Amino acid sequence: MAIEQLFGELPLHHLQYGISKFGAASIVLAVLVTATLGVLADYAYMLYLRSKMPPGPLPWPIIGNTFQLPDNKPWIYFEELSKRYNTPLITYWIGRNPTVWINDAWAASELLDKRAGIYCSRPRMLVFAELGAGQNNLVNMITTTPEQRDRWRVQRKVTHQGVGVQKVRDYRNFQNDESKVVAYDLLQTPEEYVAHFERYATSVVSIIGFGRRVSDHTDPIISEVIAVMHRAADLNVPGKTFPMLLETFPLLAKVPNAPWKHGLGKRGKGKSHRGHDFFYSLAHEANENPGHDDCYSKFLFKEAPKYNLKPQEISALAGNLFGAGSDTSSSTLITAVLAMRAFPETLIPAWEELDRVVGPDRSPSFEDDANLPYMRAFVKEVFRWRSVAIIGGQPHAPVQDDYYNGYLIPKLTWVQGNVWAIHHNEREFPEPDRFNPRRYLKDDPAYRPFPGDKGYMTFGWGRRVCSGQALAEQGTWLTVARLVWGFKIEPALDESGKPIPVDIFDYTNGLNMRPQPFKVNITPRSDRIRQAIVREGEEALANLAQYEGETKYRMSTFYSNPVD
Ligand code: HEM
Repeated sequence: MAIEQLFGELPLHHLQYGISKFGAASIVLAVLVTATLGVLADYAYMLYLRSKMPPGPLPWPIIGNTFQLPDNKPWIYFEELSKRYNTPLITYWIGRNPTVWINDAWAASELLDKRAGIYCSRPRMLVFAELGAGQNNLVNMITTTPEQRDRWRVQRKVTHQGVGVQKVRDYRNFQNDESKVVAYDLLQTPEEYVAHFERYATSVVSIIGFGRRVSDHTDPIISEVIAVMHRAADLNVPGKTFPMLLETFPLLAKVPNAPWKHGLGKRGKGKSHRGHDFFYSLAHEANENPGHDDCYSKFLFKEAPKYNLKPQEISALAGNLFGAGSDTSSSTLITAVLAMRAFPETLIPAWEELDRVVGPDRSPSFEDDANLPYMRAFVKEVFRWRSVAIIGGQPHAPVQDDYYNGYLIPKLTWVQGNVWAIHHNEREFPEPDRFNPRRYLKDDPAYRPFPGDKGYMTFGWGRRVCSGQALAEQGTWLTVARLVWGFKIEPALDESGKPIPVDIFDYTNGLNMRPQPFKVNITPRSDRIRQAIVREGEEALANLAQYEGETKYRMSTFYSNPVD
């Protein structure tokens, strides 16, 4: 920060005066000596901090460990480091910035859940937050001062009023209907299962937020929002290429119109973030539309005076439904299909249970949950096996210096929960890459203790735990249970009739990960089941007709302008 200020505030006329008085060579020498001393002092401080913090590889001056990062999936590398140093917490330097990676469930629970009051902030995130939606978005909010904390509480409260545990019960009917439409669509175009899941997830949050369903998977809101979310998801994975390299060299972010800033949301001083304009327009449009008085956009505009909500906050609160809720939920469903294809033996007990409790003439509903313990375990295992938010979303940061096992974690350090490592620990999850729902059944030999009552850390921790968790768990249970009940998931065949293999490690590289495209054969389990899916699908479409509608806004209109 000090260096940035120095460069930002160095007036040119001082330099000209210096050159005329002392000569250019002396000035260059003085600058070099000062810079070297500055770097040495800074490095000495880095090494001093390092001696107090959890172990990790030796950082270089200025660049830290940035260039030791692997090109892909750094969470696997951090898991290896944690094993190498035999410690749950490791320190890894991104430039001059130490980041603490938690690789163990018990340490994560101790710090992020039990000490939630300390680890409730986000750190300074240059690329994702400062060059993105900034402090108007709950996801990014730093909470070190009482004022910041009050504002964050307001946003959290307003979010809970939209998607909190109590509220999402009201959404069960249309969520269930949209899930029935997924099964119906799968009968017709099973090869487009990814598109059906994306439509479903986007439609559910669109009804909640804007009172408008997304009926067609070619609706640009799906492709556009999900593409932007994939791009955003790349912006929080530590990296040694731009734009993430800006976290190592924050000074470069000050260069106006620099090519390395292209594609980021922020549009220069005094201008708004492009996502802001889009989501605000959508929310405003929904507020003006007649009907659906209970949609979240109308709630936001109504409550705006009470909570003093700025337009940017309304935009972020409405936009988070799409941003946080569409890609994550659909990616989880794609993972479920991969698990079902790769581990078909896990479907047999599920079918036995579903046939006994539900039968072929209707699909499972929420009321069946208590009678389907294996199905519940199955969905938990989907959340654990390949958790979509593989590094636990955005980093947490302590609001004061803290200690763990004698190691210092300085105030506002990036603290990232490595969900990959946590869910991959043999101690809690024997044979972790095996999809095995039985590990969630208490009397099974594969069952192991795990902190908390859920058995997974897929939705984060403490005061920053995912605001949409109840909605996501409810929808995932419904849709996965319906998929398992209704369909056989079998290998797709190539032209010569041979089964096409799938790779359970072939995932994307973002903060939110999903399987790379794979082929699979999805067919109804029986004709009676097929008939039930058709009947329920048509009923669901009739129920959902009330949410049909158009928006005049396209995200591409807001994002096609060059970054300025
Ligand atoms: C399978 C689906 C989802 C997964 C796996 C997921 C996961 C996460 C994770 C790991 C975090 C960070 C938690 C932390 O920092 O400790 C998070 C934050 C958040 N999620 Fe989700 N999420 C999902 C769906 C949703 C949905 C449907 C919504 C809203 C409709 C939502 C809204 C949010 C918000 C607003 C935050 C920021 C909370 C804060 O910083 O205070 N998420 N989510």
